[in-house]
Amino acid sequence: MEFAIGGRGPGGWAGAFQAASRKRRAARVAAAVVAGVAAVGGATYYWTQQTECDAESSTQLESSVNNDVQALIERQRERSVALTAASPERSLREHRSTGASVRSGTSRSGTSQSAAIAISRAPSMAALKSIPSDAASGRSSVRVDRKFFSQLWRFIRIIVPSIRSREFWVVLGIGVTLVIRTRLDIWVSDNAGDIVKAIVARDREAFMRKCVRDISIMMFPMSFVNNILKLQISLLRVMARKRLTLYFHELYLSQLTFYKATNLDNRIQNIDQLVTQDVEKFCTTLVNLYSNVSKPLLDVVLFSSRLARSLGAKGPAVMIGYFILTSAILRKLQPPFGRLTADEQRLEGDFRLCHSRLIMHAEEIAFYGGGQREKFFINGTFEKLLQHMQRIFMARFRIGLVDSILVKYLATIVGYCVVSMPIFFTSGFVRTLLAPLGGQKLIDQNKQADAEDAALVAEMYTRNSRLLISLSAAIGRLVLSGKELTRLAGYTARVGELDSVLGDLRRSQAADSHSSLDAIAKLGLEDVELRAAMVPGRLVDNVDFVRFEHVNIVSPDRILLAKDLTFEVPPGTNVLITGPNGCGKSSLFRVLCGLWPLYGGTLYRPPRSRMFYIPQRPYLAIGSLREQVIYPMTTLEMRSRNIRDEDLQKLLDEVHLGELSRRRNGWDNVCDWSDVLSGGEKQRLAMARLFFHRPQYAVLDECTSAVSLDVEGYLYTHARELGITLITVSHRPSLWRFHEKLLRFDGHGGWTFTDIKPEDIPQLTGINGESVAA
Ligand SMILES: Nc1ncnc2c1ncn2[C@@H]1O[C@H](COP(=O)(O)OP(=O)(O)OP(=O)(O)O)[C@@H](O)[C@H]1O
Repeated sequence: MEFAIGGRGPGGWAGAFQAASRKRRAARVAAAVVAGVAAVGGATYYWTQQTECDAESSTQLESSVNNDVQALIERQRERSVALTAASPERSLREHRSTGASVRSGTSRSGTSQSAAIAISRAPSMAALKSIPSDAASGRSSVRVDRKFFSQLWRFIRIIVPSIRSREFWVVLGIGVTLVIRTRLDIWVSDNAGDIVKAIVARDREAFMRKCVRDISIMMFPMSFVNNILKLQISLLRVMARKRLTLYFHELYLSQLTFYKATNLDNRIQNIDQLVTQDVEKFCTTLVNLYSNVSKPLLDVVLFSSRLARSLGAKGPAVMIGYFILTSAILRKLQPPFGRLTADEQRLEGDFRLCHSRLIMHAEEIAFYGGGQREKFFINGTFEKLLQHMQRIFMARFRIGLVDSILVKYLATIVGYCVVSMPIFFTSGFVRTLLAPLGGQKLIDQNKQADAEDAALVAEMYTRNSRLLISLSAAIGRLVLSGKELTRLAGYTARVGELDSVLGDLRRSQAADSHSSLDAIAKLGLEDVELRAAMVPGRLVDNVDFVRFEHVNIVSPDRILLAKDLTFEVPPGTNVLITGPNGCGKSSLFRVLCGLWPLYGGTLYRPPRSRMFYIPQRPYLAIGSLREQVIYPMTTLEMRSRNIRDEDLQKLLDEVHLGELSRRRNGWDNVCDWSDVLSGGEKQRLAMARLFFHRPQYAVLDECTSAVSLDVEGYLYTHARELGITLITVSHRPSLWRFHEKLLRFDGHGGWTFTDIKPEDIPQLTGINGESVAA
């Protein structure tokens, strides 16, 4: 006699019910309903998985546009100060238009011939700016290959540093919870079978026991396990992000890497985007993948062994074989999602950068009336991003069609066939065919069951079909997680790029002289002068004076800005530096402070802690008014040195800013100081900062250009009273009288270093033509 449980066609049902009694028919209907529900449940499960996956990716897209604007503004401001001081555009324009240009030089006292040479090759650690790299072009390959796994392993070791770390225990905890959850799932399948059996057998007592009592008891641990799993996954995500972000902060913010990464290296454009967004996405995808892969893996093992017990080992083997075939097909058809994801993140970064530039330069743009022009730029980058996203959606749509057919629907058909065929086809050829698949066992069980109890068949079928559907779901999820893996490859490539650039820069700091040699080795034979100029210099930073001895200043674009620079600034002797725009005045300070590599001879200077730099647009940090004056010292440090707010008030009074603390609600008031202070006020605040720190040497780069002449005079006199030796860059004739020496660049690589005699001091004339210099 044949069974037709689970068959959906009316013919199958008719055949099955012909010889059956009313009682048995009802029992079969119940069994079929349960099996149908299980099938629908399985299909719904697949559908939910797919939808969740899509919903998650769209949420990720949205959240990536959600910027930490404040942090960005601060970073952009900092960058803007550096770039304004450096005015790199001019150099880059020159450099690119000429390729290899030679600017004619002049002699210094007839001794040193100087030529400013620009070249356009030779990558080096010290001068990476002109390297066209894969990273810079954003076209490096992103695949699930050995490189990906080795990068991934490196980051996993950062996230989970040892088996004693908290992260390790959370990972382990998730594993244990997953095992418990799978055991509970199996219990649910068994229990469902028992309930069906009780219904079919009209056994009210068994039904009450299995359905009401057991589920009432088990719902507590089941609910606990589900939610603790979610909690553990969220915790692991946060922990991973914390570890990785702090690791990058350590690389990026130590020494001068943050300067070099944004000013001397063009391999990555949006470091802020990488550190804030991409790291977060990498961690989220990695943790999700861990739970999305380990659970189905466990499911496959446990469900297969459970199914093998009732269906024979070959039953689950057919299912697994089907999915291996499916995943091979999907792998062939899969678009390059890793590359697409990495590109998407890069375009997000460009879009974000346009907006942050608008915020940073809002006032200038408003004065120029450049709103429309900016809209054009911003819309352009946004349009590019949208087009790329649409490409991704279309690719997902196409592969989704194949996914659904292979992983959902065909898999369901195969699953039903595996469970049902021994029931429908119990003789002849099919029996022979199915025997090795474990079907014989089921056939025998069915026959026995038919003779004895239909309830047993219903129970067995319900349990097995649920288990098989769960097994299919698990393998299906494994197949689909291939897509997630390629997305992870995209994020890994982005984060890996950040890691390698920051690592390079850090190593280059540790071995600048090495990199200089490296750079020289790669210069062409015709670059004779540059070869000679780029010999690594020597730094002596424990003396009481500043002395340049045969130092060459070479820009990151390999332009020789000043050759054989030799002069001394003894304590108490102020030096004024002048020369045309772009001749290398600020670059001299960059070399002095160690931002640019030292070439040529020897540089003697006091330690960095005894030197102070004030740029034209002083940097104002996030924080209170007190923190502006004492920057980069902290309030805690200030208190520990017994410095009081009254002392700071005196400093503000000295720079004619005494009203500020009262006008701005005291010393603890936090606001965006860059916005609320005028240009002159900012410069005076920076002078108060200088007086607070009282360094031995101060480098002033056009830092009083916005203050009135009388205040400027007072500031310089007061600095001298405090014993601060000044090295000043300025075009203002009014400042000559506060300096003893003059370093003059001629704009062609030449320079002179002379005394400033009283007769050299330019006479200033007031509005009515009277002299105001003295
Ligand atoms: N980060 C950089 N990368 C490449 N070139 C740079 C960089 N910073 C500065 N330069 C180039 O080095 C040259 C000297 O710049 P520097 O800022 O020293 O000029 P400056 O004499 O201070 O000019 P100004 O009087 O206009 O402030 C310029 O041609 C500039 O374009």
